[in-house]
Amino acid sequence: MGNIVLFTLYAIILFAPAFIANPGAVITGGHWVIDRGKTYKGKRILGDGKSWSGFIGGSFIGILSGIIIYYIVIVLKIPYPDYGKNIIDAILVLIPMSFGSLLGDMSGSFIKRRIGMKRGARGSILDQWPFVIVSFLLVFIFARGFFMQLYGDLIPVAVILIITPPIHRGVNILAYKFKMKDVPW
Ligand SMILES: CC(C)=CCC/C(C)=C/CC/C(C)=C/CC/C(C)=C/COC[C@@H](COP(=O)(O)O)OC/C=C(\C)CC/C=C(\C)CC/C=C(\C)CCC=C(C)C
Ligand SMILES: Nc1ccn([C@@H]2O[C@H](COP(=O)(O)OP(=O)(O)OP(=O)(O)O)[C@@H](O)[C@H]2O)c(=O)n1
Ligand SMILES: [Mg+2]
Repeated sequence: MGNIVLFTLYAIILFAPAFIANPGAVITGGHWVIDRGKTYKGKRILGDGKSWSGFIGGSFIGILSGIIIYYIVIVLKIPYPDYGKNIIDAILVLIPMSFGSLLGDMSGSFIKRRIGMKRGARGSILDQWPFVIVSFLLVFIFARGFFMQLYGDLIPVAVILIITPPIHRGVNILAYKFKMKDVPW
């Protein structure tokens, strides 16, 4: 029993790069707006909040954090499957996980614009879930073996979906207090 709980916790921690990629985009973002101001049916496609520097920079920060986790697992001799048996395999998992996170963030913005919400408007679940869902989806598609080993029973996926909104809110409130974001969501 204890083992199942530990294993689930471990599977959740290995998903941290998807969480770190998002604030990574806040830090690196703001340059080269992706939709270049273009609109679709009178509304911005993505809006000024989605830039190439944030997309690429955030993804790289996510991948880097995953590489650090990869070596921590080796050093601590944790007896569960790591991202891969070598660093190349690990990076092939971390790429879909991190890029998926920001692709999901972008999908959320795309939906927000379609329903008429302005850049930075409070999207609640549209700010909180798409990055998790698309990240898992890309890992499922491009790193199926890793996905099945750790998330195959979907329990960690469900737990992550449940704990994401309060974590997301907590981190954003902190980022707002430290003046790293203009709004606390
Ligand atoms: C959970 C609480 C209350 C605190 C965590 C402590 C902590 C590490 C706080 C850091 C706070 C801080 C001041 C960060 C600065 C970085 C920054 C600029 C953050 C701005 O937030 C950006 C926000 C963008 O969201 P938006 O696109 O919708 O506007 O990013 C969203 C936030 C997240 C996705 C949560 C990120 C969480 C962390 C990095 C905390 C560490 C998380 C883990 C180790 C993951 C645990 C594993 C899983 C899978 C749950
Ligand atoms: N691909 C990305 C993602 C984020 N950011 C930066 O991170 C900030 C916060 O991200 P987010 O909350 O996702 O964007 P919002 O400005 O709130 O816009 P939206 O309403 O589209 O979510 C953005 O304003 C932007 O400066 C970026 O430059 N590029
Ligand atoms: Mg936002």
